[in-house]
Order: sequence, then C-alpha cells, then structure tokens
Amino acid sequence: MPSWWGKSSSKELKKKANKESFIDTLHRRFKSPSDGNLNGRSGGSRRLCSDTISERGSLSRAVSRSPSPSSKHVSRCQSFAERPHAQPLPLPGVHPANVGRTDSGIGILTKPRLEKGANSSLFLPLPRPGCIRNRPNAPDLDGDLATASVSSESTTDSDDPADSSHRSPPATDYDLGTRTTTTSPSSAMLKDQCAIVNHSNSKEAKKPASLSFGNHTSSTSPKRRPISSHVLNLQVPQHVASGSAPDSSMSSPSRSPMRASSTEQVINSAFWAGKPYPDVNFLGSGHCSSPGSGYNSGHNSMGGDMSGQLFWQQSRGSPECSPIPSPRMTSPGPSSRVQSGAVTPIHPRAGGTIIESQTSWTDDGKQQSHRLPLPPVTISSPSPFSHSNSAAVSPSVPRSPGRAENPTSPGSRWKKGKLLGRGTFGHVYVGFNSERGELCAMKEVTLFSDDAKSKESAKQLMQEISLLSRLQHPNIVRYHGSETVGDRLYIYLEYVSGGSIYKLLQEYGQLGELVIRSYTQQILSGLAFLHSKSTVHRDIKGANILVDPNGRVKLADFGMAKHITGQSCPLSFKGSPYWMAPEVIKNSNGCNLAVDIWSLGCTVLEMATTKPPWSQFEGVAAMFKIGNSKDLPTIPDHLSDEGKDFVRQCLQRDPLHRPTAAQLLEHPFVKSTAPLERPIPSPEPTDPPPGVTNGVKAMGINQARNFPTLDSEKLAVHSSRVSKTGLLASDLHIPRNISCPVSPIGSPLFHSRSPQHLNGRMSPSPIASPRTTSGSSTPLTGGTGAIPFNHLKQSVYLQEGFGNMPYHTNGMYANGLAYHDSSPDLFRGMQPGSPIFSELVPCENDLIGKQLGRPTQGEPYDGQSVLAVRVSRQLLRDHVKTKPSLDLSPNSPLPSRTGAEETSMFNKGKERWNKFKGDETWLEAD
Ligand SMILES: Nc1ncnc2c1ncn2[C@@H]1O[C@H](COP(=O)(O)OP(=O)(O)OP(=O)(O)O)[C@@H](O)[C@H]1O
Repeated sequence: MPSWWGKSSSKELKKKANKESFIDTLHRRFKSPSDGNLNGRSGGSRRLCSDTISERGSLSRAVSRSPSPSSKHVSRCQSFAERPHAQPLPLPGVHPANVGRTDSGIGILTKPRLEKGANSSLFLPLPRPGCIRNRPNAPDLDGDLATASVSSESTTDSDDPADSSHRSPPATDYDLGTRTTTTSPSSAMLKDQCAIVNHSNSKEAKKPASLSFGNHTSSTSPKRRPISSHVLNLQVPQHVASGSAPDSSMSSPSRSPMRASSTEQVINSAFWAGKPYPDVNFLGSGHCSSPGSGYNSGHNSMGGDMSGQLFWQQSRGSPECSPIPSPRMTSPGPSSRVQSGAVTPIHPRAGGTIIESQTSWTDDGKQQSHRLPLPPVTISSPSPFSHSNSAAVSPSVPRSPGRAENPTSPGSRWKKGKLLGRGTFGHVYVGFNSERGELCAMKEVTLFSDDAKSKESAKQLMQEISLLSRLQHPNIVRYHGSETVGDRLYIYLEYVSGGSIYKLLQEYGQLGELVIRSYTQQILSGLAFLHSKSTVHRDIKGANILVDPNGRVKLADFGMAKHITGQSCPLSFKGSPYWMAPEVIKNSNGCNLAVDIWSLGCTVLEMATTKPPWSQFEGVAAMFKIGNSKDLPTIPDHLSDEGKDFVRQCLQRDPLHRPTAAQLLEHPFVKSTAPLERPIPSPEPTDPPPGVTNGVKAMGINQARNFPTLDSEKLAVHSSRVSKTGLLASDLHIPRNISCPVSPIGSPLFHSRSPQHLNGRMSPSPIASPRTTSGSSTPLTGGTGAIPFNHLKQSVYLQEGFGNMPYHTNGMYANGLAYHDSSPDLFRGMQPGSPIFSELVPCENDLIGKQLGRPTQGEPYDGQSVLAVRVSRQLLRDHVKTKPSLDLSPNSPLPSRTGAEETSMFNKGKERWNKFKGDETWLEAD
C-alpha cells in the first residue's frame, strides 16, 4: 500500500459519507413509490460512517468483480442499517498489507475505529481545519439539489470549477478532513463540503479573474492565476442565471495535450495579456456546456474549461470514440483522453479512469486516490431513477427491453460494450441486450458528492433526463430510461451508430451540399419540435448532432437544454463559444429559442467547412467577434445561394430577426430536401405463411418500436406548415428507391399480426384502423401502424406503439420502412382530397384532414394500411409494371381471400419482388 494510503483513506472516508448523502439525495429526488417512505434526510444522515464505508466497499467490489451493469447491483436505496454484513473500511494510515482483507474485503484494523466513529454521533473523527468555516444555515442537500439548476442561476458565489479541481492536494485533504469532523450527518457533511467549496470558490472569485463574464468587469491579470490551472478558468460571475460554474473540464489541468497547448496560447494572447474587451459584457451562469465536447465530442462547449475551447483545432482527430476505434481512443498514450483525464465525468477523480480498476491514479496531478475494498454484499434494489426518470413516465416511451421482465432494473439486461465517447459527465458505451439483441447507448456517470461540480453535473444530468423523457421526435435522440447502480447513473439512449456530425467532418471532411441540406432540414425539424415545447437546446453544434447509418439526424446532448416559460428569459452563458449567439455572449435580451437558430447557422457553416465560424480566432477573440462586432462570418463560396441566404437568415444578430425553426423549414435551402436514406433491403421470407413472421422480423424490432408517438403538438407544428404551403399533389415528394413498403413481403398476411406480435411489448395503436383492430390489417407495418408521413415536404408523424424512429422529412414512411424511391406512380394522381391521398394524411386532431375534407373525428387513421394493402396487392397482380393499372383507390375492392389464396399470393409477390428488387427502372418507367 502506498504511503498515501492514510491520507487518501481519510479523504475517502469523508467522501464516502458525502457521496452517500449525495446519492441518497438523488434517490430521494427520484424516489419511486416503491421505495417506501425513504426519508432521505434522516435516512442519509442517520447512516453510520461504518455503514457508509462498508457499502462503499461493497460497491467497489461489485464494480470490480463485474463491471457490467448486468451484474448484481448495489442500490443506494437500501438503508445501510439493513445490511448486517456491512463492515468498515481500512483506516487511514494502515498499510494495505496490514489490512486484513477478508472475504468481505474489510480491513480488520479499521473496524474498531470506525465503530468508534460511528458511536460518536455518527461522525468520522477526523480533524477539522480551523480555517474552514462552515456555512451557516447551509441548506440541506435536498435543497441544494432541488435548486441545483437554480444555484447556477441565483447564487452569488460562482462555483468555479477550478476551485475544486485545482485546489492543492494538501488543501484538498485538509478540506476533506475538515468535513469529516463536522458533527452533522453525512448529508450535513456534504453541505459543509459544499460550503467549503463555495468558500473556496468565493475566495477564488475574489481573486482577480482572468476573465469575468457578467456585470463584473474582468479585472484581472492573467498572472494572477497559475498557468497550469487557472489561466483558462474563466471566472464567471453570475448574473441572473449564474452561479456555480459548470463542471469543469475547464478546470481540468490536463484534459489533453491540446489543452495545454491552448493554455499557452491563451496566456500569450492579447486577451490574456490583460486587455479584456470591455465592450463585451460577458454575463451568464458560467455554464459553458460540455467541455467534453470541447475535445471529446466536438469541443468548444463551454463548461468551464476554456482551455479546451478557446481555440479551434481542426485536426483533433476523432473527438469521439468512433464505432471504428481510433488509436486515439484506445491508446493510453499522452494524447488519449484517458490519460489526459480530459473528460472527467462529474468529478475529476473519476474521469478518464477505468472505474473498475483499483489502480491509484493521480488527482489533479498530485493526489492519488484508490478504490476501497469490496465487501461481498451485493444488494439489488429498485433504483429511483428507474422509476421516476425512466420511460415509465411516458407509457409510450419504450423502456429498456428488459423492463418488461425486470422492470426495476433495466440495466441488468444491458451489457456494457465498447466505448463510444466521453463527455463532460461520463462515458458513453454501447449497451447490448443479449436477450433481445438490441443495442442502446449507455451513458455512465459516476456520482460524486464532494464538490460543486458534482452537484452541477447531477443537476444537468437530471435536467437532461427530465427533458429527454418528454421529447419524442424522430430527430431527437431517444431516451429509454435511467437508473442508478451503486454510485453510477446509467442513462439509456437510442444508439445512433454513425456518431456525430463533428466526427464525420473530422474523419471525412466537409459535407456535400445535398447532405448539408438534408441534415439541416432534419435538425430544423427537431428544433421546431423542441421549440414547440418551449425548450431551447442551447448547444447546437456538430458534436451534438448524431447521424445514423441512413443519414438520419438526431439532436443529442440536452445537458444545456432549458425549458423556458416566456418568450425570453435571462440568458445563461451556456453554449459553445464558436456557436454561441451574440445575445448569449452579451446577455442582451432576446428570444431564447433564437439562440438555437444562430447555432444552427454556425453548424451549417461547420458542415460546409468542417469548422465553425470564426474558428480562425482564438476562442475568446471569437467570442468578442461574435458579441461585439457587426461582422458576419465568412460564408464559403461553394455554398449555393440558397445556402448562403439560409446562413445569413440564421446569423442575424438581432434574435428577433431570425426566423423560427418552423419558418426556416420553408426555406428553399431545406424545403425540397430529399432524404438521404438508402433503400433498406427487405430480407426474403423463407416460408410463406411463416414468412409473415419473418417479414415482421425483417422489419426489425427496433424499427417497429421506434415510431414517434402520436403527438398532437407535432401534428400541429407540421400541419401549420402544411396549411401555409397548400396541398398540391405536385408538392408531394416521393423519394426514390421504394423499399420495403411496397414489397410483397408486406403482404396482407402481415395484416393479421397485431402490433403485439412484434415482441409483445408494443402498445395498442391509438390510431388503429378497424382493420388493424380487427387484427387483419396494417400491412407492411407489422402492426405498428406508424406513419411518419411527410407530404408536401412536411413532416407529419403518426405513431402507434413504440415510438420514435427517426423518420421523417421528405419521404413517406410506413412502419419504419421508408418509401425511399421517388416512384411517383404509386402516388401520382393523388390529389388533395382524393380518397387515397386523404387516407395517407393523418386526420386525427390535425388540420390536414380537415383541409382535405376528411373526417377528423372519430375515424381512425389507417392510411398507410390502405396504401400498403393496395400497393402490395397491385404488385402481386400481373401488370405490376403497368403503373396506370395500379388501382390505389380506396374504393378498389379488397377481396377477402382464403389462407391458401393468401399464401399463393404471397409467393407470387415474393417471386415478383425478387425479380423487381434491384431493378429500379420499373419504378421509373414514367
Ligand atoms: N445515443 C448515442 N449514440 C451513439 N453515440 C453516442 C450517443 N450519445 C452519445 N454518444 C457518443 O458519446 C459522446 C459523448 O456523449 P455526450 O456528448 O452525450 O456526453 P456528454 O457528457 O453530454 O458530453 P458533452 O461534453 O458534449 O456534454 C458523443 O460525442 C458521442 O460520440
């Protein structure tokens, strides 16, 4: 055992207690009814130190033994007092060799002391430095957490992330020791700790800051800050919405070599030379989004570490862990994030490390910590997150596949796979459900409680969870649920395997305009939906936009998102510098939602050039340029006039002049955008009648369960566009490459399968047609009945069952299988108001059906069923290629057939499909 054991263990003991309280608070906040009457405060405060330590050990052991979430879990929900085998951890100062590590992993020598501590009013009798003052009347942890988001917006003391991460090791230990001597329970210890941190921060804040955002004028000399740590820690005084400084990679001293480099550059920059730009009234909460984005997921998000954001670096390599592992990601070399400690999830001591490892590692470059021994006790209990923050809040949101069988522990069904990327809060892994064969993205966050950064991170995570759980849109990454497992929080998200736009740009260079148009259109679609929910993303940039293999785009990383209640509200200093709107930098009033539009304009430029605007400037200089000049960024010549105009529209300095996302969807740059998706080959059914089942499978469970939820708001948003556009058949954009929907695979035989047939987890359709409900319809769809239907280039999504497949835009999609082909014949002739067209148009609770003269009340929509039925059967007829013969009229008979006839028809269809597939000419005869 290294010599630092004693000191470190003392620190660990204290941190453990604090962490317990912290996690307990999380549990209380997300406590499910099943958790019983968990008095968070008392429960947490009454915990004995020994219990806490013991549990920690248990957790640690559990982790090391089975890093997979699927392993037995230890829940913080259970009272430690209920754990008979809980045992204390080794005492500080005890050499590991002397710690009798039993099966329970308990250091025998530690027990008496711990018990003593436990008996002495539950506190660890650690020294308390007299220089540390307790915060008088400090609010309890609940309060802290409950107002976590507020804290950053209302507190007067900025939680400079640098403080926590850059305190000298001795001071840190001293502080930690101090906390442990408090006579309060663990929760109180956390409070004290927070007080200490705040105190520290306060002191730090009193120092001349290198840069002060806010009404306070920056008044510092860069010399006042140690280069290695604080130079780039922008001290961000709060304005209305400020407070704790963000989590901070900003404060991370060594996120990456590039950061170090950047630091030097910053030091040498004019700005840091003591010449702040007085005209730039930097205000805000100090939240500068994901520093992890900074270098890991796209950089330049302001989250504290300006060192990683002040300079645009074109070739950082893949900032994220590509599905194709890059050396950077896997190499432990100096440039790797792991080594750089770049992306510390929540707490610097957790970042960039293999949590499962008990290997000590440096903290702040000087201090070491280690994992505690692991008792054998592993207790699995429901996680508060699982209940209150999971998809359970929305019946239409699919929880993790395992939830149906094990609703209390979704994570137990997911196995952690390869690392996808790292962010501010933690690591993101592929999750695989070996029982379902499904994938997800698991964001793993280690929860710490001993500093303001952790609280801030927790706040943002909870905010992200809260928002995402209510957002269901094809262009927004899907949230499946979350849970706490031990001291880790797992957030289960839709897996978008293509990575971010940023990553694509870094790996493949600038995008072609058609791709830019498509991506932009989809981003806009997501933003329009998000804004319709009065929610602003605040961190739109390439790194936070994921792309799936089919070119579908999804907004991600809602850690900075905020629900706003009015048209405008005080703007927090959040975002990524290069993408940040002027009003955010200047804190002028404006429509909050418009900040996303500005960022979108920057993102368009990013897609066109691989760099955000003003990337030639250092970050702060760029911010000055954005916030204090009248200049517009250079728009590349190769962008079309429409593209240039689109960018100019977005980059209007007056936010009130910027079009809304819904309005921009009408911009010619994106209005006629065609989807990029390629046809999805439809596996051939092997057996006729069983082929029905095969066909269903072929469509994919994920597809079937990922249709967007029927959302009247969505319909309203899109229908409003429709109403402006007018319903002209000529506007119908039928993309090329019809795929599965017209395949005979989607024969009427499919109709007999109810949605539940897919996997028993699908919910009944709220828009099921009589045929569907009778169990005979919904061809092609496998029963999902979902139709993200875009007509007139409008995105209208209908869904039943699970929902949220990123489908959208200028294609007609049914059942997760998009009509990719501009096979106009199938739809040509459909006029607004025509029966078939009407059937394709969702009519429930939207304006479209009314405009089309369709019944809008009481008549379920099943247009896709009708269309699919007719298309399928037409394809089975002799004159398939003779498009004029296609009778898509809803009045065309749908003769009932016997099973044998259906089978025969299916076989014919299959044969014909095999003949036709791959031959697109038949669809282009006209
Ligand atoms: N749903 C997902 N599917 C695939 N990859 C993902 C997904 N979510 C995140 N990732 C990957 O993980 C990386 C980090 O994720 P994310 O940005 O959400 O974490 P974060 O902590 O919020 O980061 P940030 O520092 O940007 O706030 C991303 O850059 C991306 O590469």
